[in-house]
Amino acid sequence: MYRVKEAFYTLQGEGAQAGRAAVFCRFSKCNLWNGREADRAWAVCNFCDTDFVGTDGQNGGKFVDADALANHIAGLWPHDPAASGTLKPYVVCTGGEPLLQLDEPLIEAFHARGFEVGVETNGTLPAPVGLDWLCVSPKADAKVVIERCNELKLVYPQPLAMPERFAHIRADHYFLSPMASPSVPDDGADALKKSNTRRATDYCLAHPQWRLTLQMHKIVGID
Ligand SMILES: C[S@@+](CC[C@H](N)C(=O)[O-])C[C@H]1O[C@@H](n2cnc3c(N)ncnc32)[C@H](O)[C@@H]1O
Ligand SMILES: Nc1nc2[nH]cc(C(=O)O)c2c(=O)[nH]1
Ligand code: SF4
Ligand SMILES: [Mg+2]
Repeated sequence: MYRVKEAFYTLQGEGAQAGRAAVFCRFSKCNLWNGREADRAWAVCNFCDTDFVGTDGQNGGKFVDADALANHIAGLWPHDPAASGTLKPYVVCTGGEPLLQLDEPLIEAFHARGFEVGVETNGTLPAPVGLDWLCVSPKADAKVVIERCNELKLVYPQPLAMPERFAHIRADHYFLSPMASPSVPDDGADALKKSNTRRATDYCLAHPQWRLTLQMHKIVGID
């Protein structure tokens, strides 16, 4: 059984795939926070901007097996899968923590429907084989067990997770993403994000291995 909070068609807003159309599959539950506001202050990860509790969101639900969930996601891709040219339909598995649920049968079921499969993970759980794009975003002092990924996308600044700690992780791309306030809409009112964007910019200027990425979907206002 797979539990999904919500699923929707949008543009990937972050990292090296930013701007690419994708179906987002947001799995329920996380291993670094239970999702309750009352428990946020004590959580390992305490700045999360996402509601991943339950299965009651847009296109959310419980899916008995990989075929059922893959059919559901494929139905949210609003084009003929064969008519997208060389760029394949794309599903981004996120959450919550997707690696609590995403397994090889589900990756195979996505592939069978013509999808490339991307993942947004906190890096604390091993990744199944077969992924097309792996984004690791470390959190506080949580141990990262993934040593090779397509992109390392670090929310900045985190006192317990500064960039120097992750130099040993091999990645094709290294990004800093300014920490936003968990629940402030991006209409210019997010003072925390504004100051963090300046700090992340300064870090990238001083350490050019790192690139700046912004949460484009919030700027555009698409989800
Ligand atoms: C909600 S998480 C879900 C996936 C996975 N649990 C993780 O943490 O990577 C999706 C992405 O949003 C980022 N994110 C969460 N809260 C954020 C915030 N307040 N500001 C900026 N990025 C944030 C995460 O670092 C991650 O890259
Ligand atoms: N548009 C859009 N892009 C995203 N990239 C990563 C996201 C996430 O929450 O995992 C996200 C998201 O929530 N929306
Ligand atoms: S950002 Fe990721 S790791 Fe942190 S609480 Fe949210 S879903 Fe969990
Ligand atoms: Mg998000």
